[in-house]
Amino acid sequence: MTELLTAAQMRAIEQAAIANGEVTGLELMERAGRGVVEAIFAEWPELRAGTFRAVVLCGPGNNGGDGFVVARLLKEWGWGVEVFLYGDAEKLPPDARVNYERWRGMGEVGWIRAADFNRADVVVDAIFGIGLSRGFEIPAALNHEYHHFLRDGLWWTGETRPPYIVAIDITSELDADSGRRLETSQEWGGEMGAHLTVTFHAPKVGHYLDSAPAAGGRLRVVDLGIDVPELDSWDERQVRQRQIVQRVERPEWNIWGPSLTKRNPEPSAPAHKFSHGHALVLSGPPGHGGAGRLAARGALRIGAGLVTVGCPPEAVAENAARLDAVMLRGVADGEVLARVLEDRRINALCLGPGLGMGEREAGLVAAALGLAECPPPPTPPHKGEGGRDDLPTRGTDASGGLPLPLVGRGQGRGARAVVLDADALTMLSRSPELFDALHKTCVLTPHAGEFARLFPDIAAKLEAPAVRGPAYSKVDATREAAARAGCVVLFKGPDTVIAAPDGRCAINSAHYDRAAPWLATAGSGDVLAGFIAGLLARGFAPFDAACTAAWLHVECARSFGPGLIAEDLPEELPKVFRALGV
Ligand SMILES: NC(=O)C1=CN([C@@H]2O[C@H](COP(=O)(O)OP(=O)(O)OC[C@H]3O[C@@H](n4cnc5c(N)ncnc54)[C@H](O)[C@@H]3O)[C@@H](O)[C@H]2O)[C@@H](O)CC1
Ligand SMILES: [K+]
Repeated sequence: MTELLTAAQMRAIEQAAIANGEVTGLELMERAGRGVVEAIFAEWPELRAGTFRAVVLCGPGNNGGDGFVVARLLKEWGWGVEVFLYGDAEKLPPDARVNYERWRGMGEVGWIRAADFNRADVVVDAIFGIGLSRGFEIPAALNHEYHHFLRDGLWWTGETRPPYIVAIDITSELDADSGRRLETSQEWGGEMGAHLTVTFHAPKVGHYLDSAPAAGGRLRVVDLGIDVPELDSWDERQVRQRQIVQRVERPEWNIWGPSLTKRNPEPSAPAHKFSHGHALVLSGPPGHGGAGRLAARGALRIGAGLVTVGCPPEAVAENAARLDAVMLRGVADGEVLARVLEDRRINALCLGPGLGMGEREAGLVAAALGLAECPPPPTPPHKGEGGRDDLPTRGTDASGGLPLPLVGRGQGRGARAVVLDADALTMLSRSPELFDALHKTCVLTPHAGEFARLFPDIAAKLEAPAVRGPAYSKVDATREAAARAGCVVLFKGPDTVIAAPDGRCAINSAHYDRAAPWLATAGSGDVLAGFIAGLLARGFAPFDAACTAAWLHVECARSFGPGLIAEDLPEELPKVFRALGV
């Protein structure tokens, strides 16, 4: 995983490096400007040779300072360069002022409203970086053509091709922590953006959230050569884990944690299907079983040893006709589920996809969360049992027919791992009793609408206009939701955020080189819920299961490509696993 930084964290790293004498602010600015020029040439190698024209828009702070460095270096490279300033040269901070003066030795600085992009090959946006604290009125010069350059040159009135736009650190309108545009009262709502964003040391959290990925084009990170000291103690590392936001990446397996490879957990004993867990997916009435079957298929493909669909007895025939490797049993209501769960080998549940929201389903959620009591075994066989299932009705659990222990927030023996998605989330939002029963081995997987139903006050904060930076972000919202729910929350989207109640947080991005817009297809969320349940069954901790499943979900979509439908996602997993060397 890569650590993403907030603006404050980046500033602290920079200031520590300056304070300990490792580097000066001026040298950092020089490295930053040089890095931007190298990134431009790496992105468009044809610009390396020949004479081109750049327009550099500098702002009132150190982002503007970087812009002056870029202007000087491009001019030294032989380019024609014009520089325009937004702000007052007299008020530039010291390092930016030095670079302003250096540039003034080579060329003019115009007023930003006079900027003219005609015949420009590259426009450099160095107006604001991580220091943007409130919205700014986009100068009229940027008003008309600028944002259309980004739309394939639409409305471009210049004589040659429209210029490439390069944002230094981040597109100037955007808040670096939330990726949101900071609003102004300006009536014309132009949208700045870039073909290439060049940031420093590490990506910022905001690069992966909200408007930033679509606005920023491609993202390159320039190494400033700053050494960040390793944390010595385990405690310090734990604290840091809770403060930073990570970007989910290709999973790295270690010998201690569970692996995607089906390893024998006890080297001396033979492995069998129960070694890899048993996931139970509860599904809905006849005609609504597709979503549950998709989730089940996902859980099985990702490696759960056994997967069972638990459906209403009247849906057994339909499901039996559609399932082979996935097992099936009738689960009429919460009482039946409580008894089924006496079998402690069933270690992960998935509720929500196509479940429905009636009395039966509310009872199932209650039982899954340990709220339902297990009735004495019925004779003759209970009304809800049926289907084909090789599991004993009664588990070997010592509790026998006694009520299952009431499981509070992560307490009690055997609080099962439970994924709650779709209809189950809506039921949680309607029932404080169910919500209060969530515990630390639960995973909630809301999309934006479900999130707003579950956490209306948090969603309202996220939807309120972003006026000041740092603005309230999807990361803030998901962390707050996870702390309130007492469990892992995976807030879906192309910028999926996963947070644990202890503050750990990660973003699984389907942007930049991982963009897979075809993943927005009916049933894809059901498969994700199944992936998580399957990994939970395999013994993954809830946060790791959610991050790994989300990453694999996008990877399956990328591997399959356009034309993908939800059924393809589980079937693509073997190919993805092979590519990973699993
Ligand atoms: N932090 C680092 O490690 C480095 C930072 N560098 C550059 O420095 C940038 C940060 O510089 P600054 O902290 O000076 O911040 P910016 O240059 O982003 O913003 C300048 C200042 O403008 C003011 N401001 C904020 N919003 C405004 C608005 N709407 N209207 C008018 N003024 C507004 C603020 O006082 C802010 O500090 C980075 O984005 C990066 O480009 C690089 O030079 C090298 C290393
Ligand atoms: K910028």
